[in-house]
This record gives sequence, structure tokens and C-alpha cells, in this order.
Amino acid sequence: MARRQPAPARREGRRPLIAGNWKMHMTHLEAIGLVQKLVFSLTEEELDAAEVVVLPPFTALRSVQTLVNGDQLAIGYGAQDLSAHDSGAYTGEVSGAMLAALACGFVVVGHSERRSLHGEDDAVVAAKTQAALRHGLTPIVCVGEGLEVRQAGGHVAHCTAQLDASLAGLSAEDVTRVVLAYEPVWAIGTGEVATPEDAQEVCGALRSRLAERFGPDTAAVVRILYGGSVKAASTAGILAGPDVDGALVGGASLDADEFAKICRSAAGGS
Ligand SMILES: O=C(CO)COP(=O)(O)O
Repeated sequence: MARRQPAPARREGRRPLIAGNWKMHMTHLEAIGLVQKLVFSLTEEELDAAEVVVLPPFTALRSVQTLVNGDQLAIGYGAQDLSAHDSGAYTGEVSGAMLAALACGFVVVGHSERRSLHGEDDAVVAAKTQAALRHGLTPIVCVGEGLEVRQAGGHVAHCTAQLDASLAGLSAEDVTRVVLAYEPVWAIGTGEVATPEDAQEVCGALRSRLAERFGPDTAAVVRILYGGSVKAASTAGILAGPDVDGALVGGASLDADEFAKICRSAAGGS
């Protein structure tokens, strides 16, 4: 069984990160089974070479925490959203403080499903990113263009503008604690994975934009993930891009065997 190990430094210090966004799937009982199967499918070396994170629904976080802490499992976990507010009369919301109390390491911010289904604009995304950082959580800030923007050739401008707005108000030091995810909306849940060149083009442009805004040293340490129909078979190609530091995986993260293969591929195995 794989237990906690210190992280190795790769790619200018950027350790590959594979995060499984379970979306609205898995009860807390199912979550325990999935995490156990996942961790037991991976070796200590693999979990050392790539950082593996699961992002269950809120209702499963406590169970995942208990399992990960109790068995000292070498994976991280976090939430799929948080409130921009720290406490108060916000029925149905969950604060960064509550997630920090469950020892979450990560939280997704600005997922396209939150942007489109819940009307979250860049200002909300920026406020949530700041809330995550206030509570010591690593925000996984998502950007990505829809099909029409891509077909019109506006994807780089769209994503860099989303980056600018989503990181508004942050210092360079804050930005070193952020993970970015490029998730083209047309590739999410569609089976239509971006080509490695598509992923690298936008991830590279995001890093260049980070360098312009926050300096090259900051840009060099920020991990940038690709997300959208990632499967084990496509992982190595996608991660070959020099600016692609990992993957944010939806559907394939619900299958322990497939997700373990993705993690293994990111760890440099076959
Ligand atoms: O939205 C995603 C991850 O956040 C991607 O989902 P799929 O991998 O199911 O396309």
C-alpha cells in the first residue's frame, strides 16, 4: 500500500498533478470504495512521481478525510466549489473555512458547469479564488472556451482574458499557490478530447500571460492542467506538452482502474 512520501521535483519543479472531478457522483459509501481501490492500484513510486487528488461531492469529504488520514494514504482531496463568503446567511453554501477544517488541500473554482449552470462570472470566480487562498486551500481555477469561440479562432484571447479576470486582485506570491486548468467546454463530457497541440497551445499561452502579469519566476512554478474527456489512452500525449502539468479528469475518474492508468501514465509509467 502506498503511504505518504515527499514529493519529487520535476519539470522545473512542477510535479505532475492528476485531479479527479467526480462532479455529482458517488455517495460517501461509494467514495470510500473508489478511493480504496484507486490507492491500492497504484504503487508508492507512482504516487510519489505524480500528485493524485480526488474531488468528491461535499457529502463525501468527511469520509474521504477519515480514510486518507486513518490509513495515511498518499493522495490528496478537495472540493468542487466553495462560497466566496467566509460565513453568514448563505443557504446551501459551504465556506473555505469548512473545507479547511476537513483538511482539504484543493478546491475547484470557476468550472464551466458552475459558470454556465449557476451564472458564475469572472468576478465571482475571482472572489472564490481569493476565498480559497484565505483559507489555505489551493484553488484549481478553470478557464476554457466554447465551441463557437474555438471555431472563430478566439480561444487563446478568451482563455487569457478569463485568466486575467479570475486572478484579479492577487499578488505574484498568491499566484504561486494557484493551479490553473484549461478545460475547453466543447471537450467536456463529449468524448472529444483536444489534441496535444491544442492543449499545449492554450496552456503555453496561459503561462506566457502569467509571466507578463506576475513575472517569469511565478509563471514557472504554476501548474497548468488540461481537462476535457481525458482517458488513459490520451494522457501521455496530452501531458507531453511542456506547459501541460497534469489533467483534471471528469468521467474517467469514476472508474478506479481507468483513473489509476491515467495516474500511472502521468507518473511516467505505461
Ligand atoms: O469537466 C471536466 C473535469 O473538470 C472534464 O470532464 P470529462 O473528463 O468527463 O470530459
